[in-house]
Amino acid sequence: MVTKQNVRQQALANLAVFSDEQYAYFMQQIVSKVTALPAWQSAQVVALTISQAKELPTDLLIQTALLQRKVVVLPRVLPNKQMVFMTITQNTRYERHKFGMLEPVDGRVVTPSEIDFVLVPGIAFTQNGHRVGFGGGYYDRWLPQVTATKIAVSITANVFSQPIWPLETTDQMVDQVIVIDEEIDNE
Ligand SMILES: Nc1nc2c(c(=O)[nH]1)N(C=O)[C@@H](CNc1ccc(C(=O)N[C@@H](CCC(=O)O)C(=O)O)cc1)CN2
Ligand SMILES: Nc1ncnc2c1ncn2[C@@H]1O[C@H](COP(=O)(O)OP(=O)(O)OP(=O)(O)O)[C@@H](O)[C@H]1O
Repeated sequence: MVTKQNVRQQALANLAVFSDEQYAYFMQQIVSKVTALPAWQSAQVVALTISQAKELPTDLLIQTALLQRKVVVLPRVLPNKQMVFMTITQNTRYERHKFGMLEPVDGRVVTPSEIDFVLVPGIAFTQNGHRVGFGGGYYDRWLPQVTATKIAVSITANVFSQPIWPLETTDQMVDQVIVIDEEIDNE
C-alpha cells in the first residue's frame, strides 16, 4: 500500500533533481502565476512561508507582495503543532527553528480571520486540491480557522489526478493547485 510517507519521499526525490538555474525559473513562474490570480490581486493580507531546501522557492513572491504593499504574514510554530502568523517588513529579522525553518522574530500576530490569501506549502497534491505536506499536520490544524483563498504551487510531477495515498478525515484541501512547468522552453 502507498502511504503519505511514500508519496512524500518520491515527491522530494522528484524535486531534488533540479538545478539552481531551474529553481530560479520556478521562482519566476510562481510569481507570474500567483500574482495573476484575482484572489491574490484583491488580497490585502497574504500568508506565505519561507521556503527551505527543495521546497518551491517563495522568496521572490514575498518580495513582490511587500512591493505591492500587501500585509505579509509568515508562520511561527508553537507547541502542540499549532502555528501563529506574524507580520513582516523589509527589516524583519529571522531565526532558525530547530526543525530547520526560518521564522520571523518579531511582528504583530494576526488572527486567522484577518488573512485573505494563503499559499499553503506542500510537496504533493491532487489536481482538485488534496495535499501532502511534511507530515507535521500544522496546516491541517490551522486551515479550518481561515476563510481565505487557499492556493498551492507544485511541479507537474507531484500533481496526481487522484489521491494514491490514504486520505484522513483531518486532511484539509486547497482551493487551487498552480502547476509549475519543469521544462525550460529554449526555443
Ligand atoms: N517553509 C515552510 N515553513 C513551514 C511549513 C512548511 O511546510 N514549509 N510548515 C508546514 O507545516 C510549518 C512547519 N512544519 C513542519 C512540519 C514537520 C516538521 C518535522 O520535521 N517534524 C518532526 C520533528 C523533526 C525534528 O524533531 O527534528 C516531527 O514532527 O516528527 C517540522 C515542521 C510551518 N512552517
Ligand atoms: N486537526 C487535527 N487534529 C489531530 N490530529 C491531526 C489533525 N490534523 C492532522 N492530524 C494528524 O497529524 C499527522 C500529520 O498529518 P499529515 O501527514 O496530513 O501532515 P501534513 O499535512 O503533511 O503536514 P503539514 O500540515 O505540517 O504540512 C497525522 O497523524 C494526522 O492524523
